[in-house]
Amino acid sequence: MIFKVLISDPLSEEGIQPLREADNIEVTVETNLSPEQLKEKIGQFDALLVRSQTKVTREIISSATNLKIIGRAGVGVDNIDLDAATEHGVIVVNAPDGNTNSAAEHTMAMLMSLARKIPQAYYALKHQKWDRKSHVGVELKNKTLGVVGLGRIGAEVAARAKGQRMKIIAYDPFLTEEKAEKMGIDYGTVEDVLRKADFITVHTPLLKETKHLINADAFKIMKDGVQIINCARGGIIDEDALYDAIVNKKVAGAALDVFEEEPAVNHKLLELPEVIATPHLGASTIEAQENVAIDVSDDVVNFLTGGLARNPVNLPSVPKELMNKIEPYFLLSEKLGAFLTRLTVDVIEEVNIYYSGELAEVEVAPLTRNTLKGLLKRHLGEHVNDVNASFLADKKGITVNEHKTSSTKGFTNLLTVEVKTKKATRLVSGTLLNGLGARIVKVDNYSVDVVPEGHLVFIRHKDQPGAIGRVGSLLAEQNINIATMQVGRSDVGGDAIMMLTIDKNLEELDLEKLNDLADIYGVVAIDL
Ligand SMILES: NC(=O)c1ccc[n+]([C@@H]2O[C@H](COP(=O)([O-])OP(=O)(O)OC[C@H]3O[C@@H](n4cnc5c(N)ncnc54)[C@H](O)[C@@H]3O)[C@@H](O)[C@H]2O)c1
Ligand SMILES: O=C(O)[C@H](O)COP(=O)(O)O
Repeated sequence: MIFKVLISDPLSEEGIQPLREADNIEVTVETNLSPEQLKEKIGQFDALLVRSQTKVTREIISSATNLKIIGRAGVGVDNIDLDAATEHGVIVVNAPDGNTNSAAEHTMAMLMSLARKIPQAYYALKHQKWDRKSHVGVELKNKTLGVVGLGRIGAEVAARAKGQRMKIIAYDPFLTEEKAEKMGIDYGTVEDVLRKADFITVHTPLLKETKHLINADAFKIMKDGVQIINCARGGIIDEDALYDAIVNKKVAGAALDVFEEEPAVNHKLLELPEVIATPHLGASTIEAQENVAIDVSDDVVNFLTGGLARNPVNLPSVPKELMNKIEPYFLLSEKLGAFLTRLTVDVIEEVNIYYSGELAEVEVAPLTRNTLKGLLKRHLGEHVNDVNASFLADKKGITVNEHKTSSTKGFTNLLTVEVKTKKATRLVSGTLLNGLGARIVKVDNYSVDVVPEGHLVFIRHKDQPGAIGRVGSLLAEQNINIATMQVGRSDVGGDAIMMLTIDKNLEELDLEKLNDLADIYGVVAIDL
């Protein structure tokens, strides 16, 4: 059988040699296809290789009747509809490590160019202006670099900036004080980073939680004259807010490699002399392009010829017999993980998963991975899946333990997830009730009976007359209907919880007002 591979973005010719050399693979390179052209062609191909330019939408994937694998020669998979790929049984692989160095070096180049106004000075000189006065820069030495997102690239940038004798302060949901100390950097909340930094560089993926992470409110708390770098993804910084902050002289300069809409030509930010920019060049080096193309080509060859892919971004693969037994628990396990991650404010160090009753009789590794997927997705994004969840947990320094117990507390099956951080241990249990579906039956020490879906509001409060009524009245004032309500308490007058499901979207809920009510200790809104 001959497998047909389409390469629709420019990839390194040296890098795609594994594909060219494979006997049963036929390679077609056609870049700059319009979405319509790609949609028309894709049906003939078994594999598609892209960079960030080709948008692999649901529509394209739906037309790809033979497609088995999509290879992303790079890190970000936000140009690929992962849900659609998974739904259509198409595995997506990426090349997470191959361009780390190039992206980090590009960030440093942007940082130094920004500090010394090199692009502006170059532009003036090219236009016959010997202008030294307008291009006075600042030194990096002893300045503070704020790093938001200390993953592969963020960590490399931090290490290099230390070489420039900068002080580093970083925030990442997986960064602990100990890790920061080992790296010789300071650890802080996002607010700490924004308040203290002279230069701020972002290195997170673009997720629901990181979209416009740097917005008008964030600019307000920064130092006057702060400078901003984005070599990660357009959209992490709110471009309108950045424009205003530069015009109002709050921000002295910005270096942008990425934009919310690309290609970004005629962009208003590019009209400002304080902004320097490159057209998404972070990974554009000969070395990185060769690395990432080799990595995805190898994975595509392996996968098409019956082997395993090394860098899958989505791939559910469980033997059918086991699948039949554990499939009903898949959704429950992910939702328990997703629920618990919202209750956990500091860095997760340990996860214990207890399988009881009929669950103690089967191989539970896929459920563990699924639980971890629910736990990690909030911070690591949609590319966390059953295949890479354990690996990612391990990489983030989280110890994961599976326990099988006979204690079912009266249920035929019970799945309990416990998360430990330096400061707290949180726990949630769930079960599948015959004919009734999934239920959350315990949160910390409180017994509850909640369907794990929809818009949930978890409230910790003092067991006092009136506490529940005040919550009800406030929601009524906001025209929010309570669909279900569960309460639980440790002892009379002690700590208690309320778990509500509401009929409106959680965005419509005024969390601050709820938090401010008398006897309320904390409110968490959770979409399941
Ligand atoms: N400009 C380019 O050409 C180029 C090249 C390579 C990568 N990238 C982009 O750079 C970014 C980082 O890539 P990477 O390889 O380092 O990824 P990574 O997954 O190794 O690191 C991302 C880090 O962001 C952290 N994070 C998630 N949510 C956060 C939040 N709300 N606040 C702070 N940190 C958060 C994660 O915990 C993780 O450690 C990605 O967006 C990637 O697509 C751009
Ligand atoms: O996520 C990535 O790997 C980078 O943004 C690189 O994108 P590119 O392959 O289009 O250069």
